[in-house]
Amino acid sequence: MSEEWISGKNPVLEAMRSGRSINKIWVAEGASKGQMKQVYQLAKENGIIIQQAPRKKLDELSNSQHHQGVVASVAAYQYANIEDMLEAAARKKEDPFIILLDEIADPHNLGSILRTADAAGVHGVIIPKRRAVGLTQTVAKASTGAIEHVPVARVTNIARTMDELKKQGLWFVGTDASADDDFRSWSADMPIGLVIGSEGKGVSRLVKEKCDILLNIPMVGKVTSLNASVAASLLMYEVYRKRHPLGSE
Ligand SMILES: C[S@@+](CC[C@H](N)C(=O)[O-])C[C@H]1O[C@@H](n2cnc3c(N)ncnc32)[C@H](O)[C@@H]1O
Repeated sequence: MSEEWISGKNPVLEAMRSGRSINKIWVAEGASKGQMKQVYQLAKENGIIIQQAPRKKLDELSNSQHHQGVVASVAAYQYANIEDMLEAAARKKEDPFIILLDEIADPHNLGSILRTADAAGVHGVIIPKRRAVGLTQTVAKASTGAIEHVPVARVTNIARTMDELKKQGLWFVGTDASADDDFRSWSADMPIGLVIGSEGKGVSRLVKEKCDILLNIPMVGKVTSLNASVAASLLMYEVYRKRHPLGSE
């Protein structure tokens, strides 16, 4: 079995009790008695998503039939906390630069964003616990090692996290191909929370409403949006360019 998976009632319960980062738990359809009640209870207390699935799906995930009706996907890498990101920025005497990903689902996009984030000096990346890819081996591979260097925090609610970070002085910059302001007009001389939307829906309405500015990257072709990781990269390097003008260092 891959090290990303834990199966069986006791191992999964122990993983939750020990505070291990769990991406998601799959429970066999109809399994809800005995220890399975504890699985549901602890998952609820820890904000872990449980998905019911046919037993066959659990056999495939765990590569065995000895999962007792429960399989957990555990984070291949440890998650960070947001305070550490802000402290890292303060230590470097830099304005915080944090990326918020509003439900990015494709592991290659997350890996690629981490790769550029490392290169462009981003202090950390925030992702939601639900409806988003976590730190998996595929993400690690796509990040080509950047996963080891860029702190990633997982939060229950992106909009609420933005409210909290606003109190700490962050400005939120949303991105949307149809936004009014061109990214080239942005000074980027502020503590930044850069928000990138999901592959399908873009930045959600509530998150957009919480943004202080909405920027577009101009497009003159026929397609209506850029790939999320490409847009994120262009904006990360716009911040780098503005913060480190040629000849300044
Ligand atoms: C594939 S796009 C989302 C497309 C989605 N159908 C929409 O309506 O927004 C994924 C994310 O990349 C960023 N993005 C893509 N193209 C952009 C552009 N031209 N200007 C600004 N951001 C862009 C935004 O954050 C967007 O939410």
